[in-house]
Amino acid sequence: MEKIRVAIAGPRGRMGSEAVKMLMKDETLQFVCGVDPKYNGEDVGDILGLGALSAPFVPDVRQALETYRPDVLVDFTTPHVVKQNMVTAIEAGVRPVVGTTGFTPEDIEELDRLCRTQGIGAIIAPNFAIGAVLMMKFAQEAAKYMPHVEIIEQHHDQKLDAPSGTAVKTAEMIQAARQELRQGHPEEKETIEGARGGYYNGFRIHSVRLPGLVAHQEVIFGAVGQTLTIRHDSINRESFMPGVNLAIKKVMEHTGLIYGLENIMV
Ligand SMILES: NC(=O)C1=CN([C@@H]2O[C@H](COP(=O)(O)OP(=O)(O)OC[C@H]3O[C@@H](n4cnc5c(N)ncnc54)[C@H](O)[C@@H]3O)[C@@H](O)[C@H]2O)C=CC1
Ligand SMILES: O=C(O)C1=N[C@H](C(=O)O)C[C@H](O)C1
Repeated sequence: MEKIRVAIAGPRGRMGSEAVKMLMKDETLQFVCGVDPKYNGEDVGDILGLGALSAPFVPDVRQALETYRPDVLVDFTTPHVVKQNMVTAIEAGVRPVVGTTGFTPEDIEELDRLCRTQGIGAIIAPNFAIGAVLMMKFAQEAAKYMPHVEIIEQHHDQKLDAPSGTAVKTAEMIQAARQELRQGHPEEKETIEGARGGYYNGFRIHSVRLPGLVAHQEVIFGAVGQTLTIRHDSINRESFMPGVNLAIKKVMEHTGLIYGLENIMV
């Protein structure tokens, strides 16, 4: 069986470097190059201290795709560059598997259209950890019966986007299931701006950023005389790798954009 050829955008980052290690452990996947503005031509493995991998750094996505002909581009970069990386990949016939966050619903629609025009697949998963996906699904179920809800997400203090992609996806899933409701006292007033968090279709999302945290989320439901808390913790970045591995394999069989790991979990 032919190996799936994989390029990684952002291989020196917290997630990208973990993804390189995951590819090294899977004999059905071949890491062909890393896209990064630095270290042009040097071996990714050497720079990451993993030993030579015969996979060089390339400074530009288009150049990487044309030269190393990957089947899949894994992207863990930044919200500023990820959409253009995806467009470049899809137009070149390369299937993106994307963990980078910060997409709008309009972006998702546009990228789905582009995938279908090109006849290839793409996956965007705001969270690749199985437990986080279950947390979102359980929260969606709970929202049918307990529509009063707030989301508190907690991340390391180097995170660029707030709220997290996971919190946005959780909010979208809750919104799809719960009855329409604007929560809280109609006359409530913030005496410190932002105290009540971000407003999303009638409920609130709160973002905590602290050193020492990795990726954590609580979804708290309230009803008369009771609360229900659904919580997930990623305590390291290995937690995301089985999901990334699955997505690389699934994207090869699909046409169109899949948004969320829950759509490919069996
Ligand atoms: N879907 C998921 O399960 C997860 C998603 N993430 C998301 O992944 C993204 C990356 O997170 P981290 O690895 O923690 O960030 P990081 O800051 O450690 O890594 C980002 C890397 O991208 C590189 N980069 C920046 N611009 C680039 C460009 N134009 N081309 C190529 N590389 C470029 C940087 O040099 C850096 O090495 C974030 O959006 C984060 O929210 C993070 C954890 C899990
Ligand atoms: O930046 C991170 O670290 C994470 N980003 C993703 C998000 O925004 O939800 C996934 C996970 O929470 C870690």
